[in-house]
Order: sequence, then structure tokens, then C-alpha cells
Amino acid sequence: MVETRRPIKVEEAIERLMKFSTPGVVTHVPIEQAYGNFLGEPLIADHDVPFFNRSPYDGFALRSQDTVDVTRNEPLKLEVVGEIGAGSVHDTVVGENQAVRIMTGAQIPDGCDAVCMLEMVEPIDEAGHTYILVKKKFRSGENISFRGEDTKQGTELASRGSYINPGIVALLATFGYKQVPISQRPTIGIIATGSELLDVGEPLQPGKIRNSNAYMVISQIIRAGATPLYLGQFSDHFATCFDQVKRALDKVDFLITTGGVSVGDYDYLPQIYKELGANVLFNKVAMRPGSVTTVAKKDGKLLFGLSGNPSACYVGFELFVRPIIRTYLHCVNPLTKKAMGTLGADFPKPNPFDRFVRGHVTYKHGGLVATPAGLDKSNVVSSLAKANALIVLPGGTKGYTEGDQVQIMLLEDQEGLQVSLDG
Ligand SMILES: Nc1nc2c(c(=O)[nH]1)N[C@H]1C(S)=C(S)[C@@H](COP(=O)(O)OP(=O)(O)OC[C@H]3O[C@@H](n4cnc5c(N)ncnc54)[C@H](O)[C@@H]3O)O[C@H]1N2
Ligand code: MOO
Ligand SMILES: [Mg+2]
Repeated sequence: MVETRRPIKVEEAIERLMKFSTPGVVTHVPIEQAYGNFLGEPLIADHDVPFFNRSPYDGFALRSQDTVDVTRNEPLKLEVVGEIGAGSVHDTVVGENQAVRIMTGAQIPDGCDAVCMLEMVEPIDEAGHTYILVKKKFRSGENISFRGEDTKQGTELASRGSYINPGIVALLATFGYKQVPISQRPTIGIIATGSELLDVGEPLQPGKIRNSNAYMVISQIIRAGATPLYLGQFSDHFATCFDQVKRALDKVDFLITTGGVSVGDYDYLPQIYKELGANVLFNKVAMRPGSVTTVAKKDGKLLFGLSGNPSACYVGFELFVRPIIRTYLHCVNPLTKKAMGTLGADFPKPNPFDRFVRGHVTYKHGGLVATPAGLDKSNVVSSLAKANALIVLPGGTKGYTEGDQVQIMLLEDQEGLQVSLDG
């Protein structure tokens, strides 16, 4: 008699799993390599930006109090006593009725408190001296970029675990991080099981298929922020698979297997967990696809037994492996971001279990529209190409029609969602 597995709710599976999620260590990389990593420490401004009052324009720095009586008909003549480009400083205090020619980004000279744009003045040359005619009053602070107006010293600009985007790279450079503290990526081993599997370079043979899961999972691991370690594909032979899984555990932080996790004669993963003495957290989840997804723990390491069916394998990874990776990377929001959107096509199938339809999300009329990306079957691979989201159809619901409001998990998002049991 085949063992009957008791399915648990997706939320419960995630809850059981997240109890074992731990953050990893921090390492450093040169700033040129920081993009696409996750911050190992919060990024805090250690000085004001800008660090000095500066000119936002090419023009003339002047003293606003000199201009109090200026009108269009009674312009003020100021003597130009110096010229500074960005990076240079004017080293004397500017006096009454004096101005300094200044370029964008240059430090405002002492004594000055406003800048007049170049286009607004008339230059006059008299006896070897340059003067300008100013035709309007200036407020103190007019056309000045003040010290600290961009950000103040002590401000947290990005939390630990933030995805390092080009803007964060700019900040890292601003604050002098030649070496950037990043969360070390976990190494995730991948083992594909199945006697039917051909390597990618092999010609098709009767009864065989090419191993697509391993390469798909490698890409998902990279997308989630971890480092894949491909350990090969193996036939459905217990001793071989057992040996491979056992040996893999020393080399990785987490291990993913694909296939062999259901109840078939050659589905050896359940037996492997048993012989390893691994603690199985769950082996059946009330979801489609991916109901056979199994997670076990051995010597502090999580083993993810993902389904052999490509769509089920894909969904199992996004629901269960990704949050573990994101926690390891110190992300405050390790779960995949969810949003509400409109269903872009009818989905007539009823949903006895929570269903995660591979969907394609676009923007229409200012909102999100999610359309099933192809044939919705667990063993399908073609629907994955367009998938950038999972459309969540809760268990116990009937079919859905185009235009219905649905929850969408955004797979390409980097911001994430906090762990919350009702989230
Ligand atoms: N009697 C039952 N049969 C099945 C059940 C069940 O509850 N009772 N569950 C079904 C569900 S649901 C799924 S999903 C699959 C899960 O199967 P396994 O995880 O054991 O995977 P395999 O049997 O090894 O393979 C399933 C399917 O996927 C193909 N495959 C496997 N590896 C790869 C790969 N690397 N790349 C591409 N495709 C792969 C394989 O050829 C099979 O077609 O079990 C159902 N059965
Ligand atoms: O794990 Mo299966 O995908 O529910 O078809
Ligand atoms: Mg099987």
C-alpha cells in the first residue's frame, strides 16, 4: 500500500520552513562588482551631501544684501574678483559690490549667499577689470545647493539586505566604499534525478527527454541571489542518488533535487531522506502545481525535494527556496512581492487546492493585468518562458473569468514582502 501523505496549507509549509531560515555571513567585494548583490550592512550617510554649499548653475556668486535696492532700471554694477570651476575654491572673503564667476558644482565663496545665472547679466570690461550688471534683487540662499540638502549625515539610505541597484552603487561611491559589505551568497547544490534524462547536448532518444529542470533551477537560483553548484544528473538508482545527496551536503549551504519525490517505484527521495536520518518538514502541500514538494533538514542544512515536473519544480522553487535565499541574504522582506491585478483571460478550471498559475504581467490603463502564460499543467515547460508572475487562485474557488481581481506574485521584483502569516 502506497503511503498516504497529508497535505498542509502553503502558509503552514512556509511557516514551518521559515523557522529554519538563518541569515548568512557578510563579505566584501570591490565596488565595481557590487551591483546585483545585497547589502551586508545598512548604508548610513557618514557625511552631509553635498558636503559644502555649492552652485547649481554657471553664473556669478554674489552677496544678496548688495542687491536690496536693485531694479530693472537701476541695475547694480559688481566687480568680478575671481573665477572658480567645480573642484576649485575661492580663497578670500568676497566684499561689498563684488562677485565671483562660478561654475556648476563649485563651492560658494565665503561672503556670498546667492548665485545669478550667467544668462541674466551683462558683462562689462573697464580698464582691465570685469564688471557685471545685475538687474534684479536676490534673496539670501537663492540658487544655492545647500550642504546636506541631498542627505544629512546619519540618515539610513538603504537597509541591510537591500538589493544593490545602480542608485545604491552611486551612494556607495559617494560615501567612499571602495570595498562594499555584501551578504555572501549561499551556495545551492542542484542534483537532477531521472533515468529518462538526456544531457542538453544529446540527441533525442525513444522514451527520453532532455534535462531542462537543472538549467532552469540554476537560473532561478541566480535570479534569487544565490550561487548555483550543479552536481549533475543521475539515473533513478537508489545507491547512486543516495551517495550523491550525502556527498553534496558537505559542499553546499542548501541542496535542491529535482524529480523522484512522489510515490512511484523509482521515486527514491523519500527513502533517501529516511536513510539520511533527515527531519522531513513536509512532503505534501495543498497546492497546484508542486504538491509533492518536500523539504527536509539534515545537520542544519535544508534539502529541497522539488518535483520533476517542470512547472511544479519552478513553482516549488519560487515559493520555498527563494525566501530561504533572501533571508540568508539579510533581506528584510524575504517573500515575493504580491500585488492585486486584473485577470487577463478566463481560467475556467476549479481550484481544489491553492493554484499558482504561471502568468505574464503587463500594465494596462494604469493597472496590472496578469494573463496565464500558456497551458496550465504541472508537466508543461513552454508556459514558463513568458512567466514573470504567479497568479494566486485560492483553494476552494471555482473558475475565474477575465476581469476578475486576483493576487499576483511578482517574480522579477527585488523589494519583496515581509514574512507575515496573513500576508
Ligand atoms: N500515483 C501518484 N502519482 C503521482 C502523484 C501522486 O500523488 N500519486 N503526484 C504527481 C505529481 S502532482 C507530480 S508533480 C509528479 C511528481 O513526480 P516526481 O517529483 O516524483 O518526479 P519524476 O517522477 O521524477 O518526474 C516527473 C516528470 O517530470 C519529468 N522530469 C523529471 N526530471 C526532469 C528534468 N530534470 N527536466 C525535465 N523534466 C523532468 C519526468 O520525465 C516526468 O515526466 O508525480 C505525479 N505522480
Ligand atoms: O506536484 Mo504536482 O505538480 O501538484 O502536479
Ligand atoms: Mg515520480
